[in-house]
Order: sequence, then C-alpha cells, then structure tokens
Amino acid sequence: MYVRFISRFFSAMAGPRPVVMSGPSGAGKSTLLKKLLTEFEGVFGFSVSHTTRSPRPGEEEGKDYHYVSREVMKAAIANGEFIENAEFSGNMYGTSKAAVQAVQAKNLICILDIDMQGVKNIKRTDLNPIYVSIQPPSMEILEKRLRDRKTESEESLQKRLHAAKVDMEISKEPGLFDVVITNDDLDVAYGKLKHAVLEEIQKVRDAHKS
Ligand SMILES: Nc1nc2c(ncn2[C@@H]2O[C@H](COP(=O)(O)OP(=O)(O)O)[C@@H](O)[C@H]2O)c(=O)[nH]1
Ligand SMILES: Nc1ncnc2c1ncn2[C@@H]1O[C@H](COP(=O)(O)OP(=O)(O)O)[C@@H](O)[C@H]1O
Repeated sequence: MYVRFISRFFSAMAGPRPVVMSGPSGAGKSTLLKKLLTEFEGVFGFSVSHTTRSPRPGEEEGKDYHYVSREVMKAAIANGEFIENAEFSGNMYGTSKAAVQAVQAKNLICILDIDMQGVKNIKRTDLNPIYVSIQPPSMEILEKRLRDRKTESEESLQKRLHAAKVDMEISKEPGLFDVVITNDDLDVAYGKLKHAVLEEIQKVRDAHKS
C-alpha cells in the first residue's frame, strides 16, 4: 500500500497523468482523440498500440498502430515488452512500455485508446491515468455509425456489436471510470472531454512556461 502510494506520488511528480479512453468500437474514441491531438498539439501524445489486425485504408504504421503478426506480438509479450494486452474481435491488441515511455519522455499527456480488458489491466499498474469512457447514444446509433464507417465485414461488425453491449453494461460500474461521456452531438462530447482533462492540460502548459 505504502509503496504504491509512493510510486503514485512520484509518477505524479514526473509529469501529467495519462488519459485512458475506452468504450465500444464505433463510439467515437478516435474521432474525439484526433480532435484533442489537433487542437492541443504539443500537449498530448498518442500511445501507439500494437495490433494483429490489418491496417484500414488511410491508417499509417507507427501512427495509428504498429501492425504485427500474432507470432511477433506473442514473442514481444513473452519478452515482457507490454504493459497490457487483450484479444478483441479476433485480433490481439496491446500497449507496449515503449509506446507510453515515448510520450512521457516528452512530458506530454499520454492518451491510450484501449478496450475494457485493457482498462481493467491498467488499473493493476501504477500508470494512474484519468479513465474516460466514450459511449454511443444507443445501440441503434452505434450500429449505424459502424456501418457508415465502412471499415468492417459483417462478421467483424457483429463481434463489435456484441462486445459493445457488454461494454455499455460494464461502464456503468461505479468507480470504474472517472467520466462517462455520451457521444451524441460531437461538439458537446468534445467539450466534456476537454473539461475532463483540463487540469492536466494546464500542468503541461505551466511546465512549458517554466
Ligand atoms: N486492451 C487494448 N485494447 C486496444 C488497444 N489498442 C486498441 N484497442 C481497442 O481495440 C478495439 C478495436 O480497435 P480498432 O480495431 O482500432 O477498432 P475501432 O475501435 O472500431 O476503431 C477498441 O476497443 C480499442 O480501444 C490496446 O493497446 N490494448
Ligand atoms: N458525434 C458523432 N455523430 C455522428 N457521427 C460520429 C460522431 N462521432 C463519431 N462519429 C462517426 O462514427 C464513426 C465511428 O467513430 P470512431 O471515432 O471511428 O469510433 P471508435 O474510435 O470509438 O471506434 C466514424 O465514422 C465517425 O466519423
């Protein structure tokens, strides 16, 4: 307990708290975090995860994800290179230590876009992030947004919708998230996200001034 307290204290001293964004696939996490990264360039840095899924059109290696084979990913996990990893919709995803360190070394607010298993695993670490859940207004709207995005096969879409139902239930668990944001109107949701991370933004700005 004491050791945990001390390490949290020092990690807080070391820089701003990371931000974990979670929520169903299609809820709008990438859309919201891209807005944040654009408006606050030089304040936030994205933790680039590893995944075994294929890149979507427009996605870039090293920017959106590190795209790797299952063999490479398993070997890296066995080698202790990951803070957390999970299986989602038939693919592996994981946050490497290097991904978070790369952002924290620049004293930026590290944003992690991870699923519910990731949230639960990060809770067992000393990362001490702000936990934000992004939720869709309804299952119907989520399905429409996912279909309109045109990135998923029918099979992948069904897996995501199934996982979404579970996610929407679990996210109601008291104390799991610091903030739960319903992404109905994008600008309203973005305003709420900014409000949730305002204190950390200020810390980075103050650090840059001094
Ligand atoms: N646990 C964990 N989940 C991740 C990681 N990277 C992405 N995810 C989650 O994996 C899920 C699928 O991501 P993706 O294939 O990009 O689809 P999208 O969320 O529909 O854009 C989402 O819930 C992400 O939050 C990671 O490093 N760890
Ligand atoms: N508030 C919103 N209103 C309407 N469409 C939205 C909204 N937020 C996101 N979208 C759209 O919904 C789709 C899913 O959003 P995305 O950011 O890819 O979700 P996630 O990263 O959570 O999987 C995208 O096509 C995006 O443009």
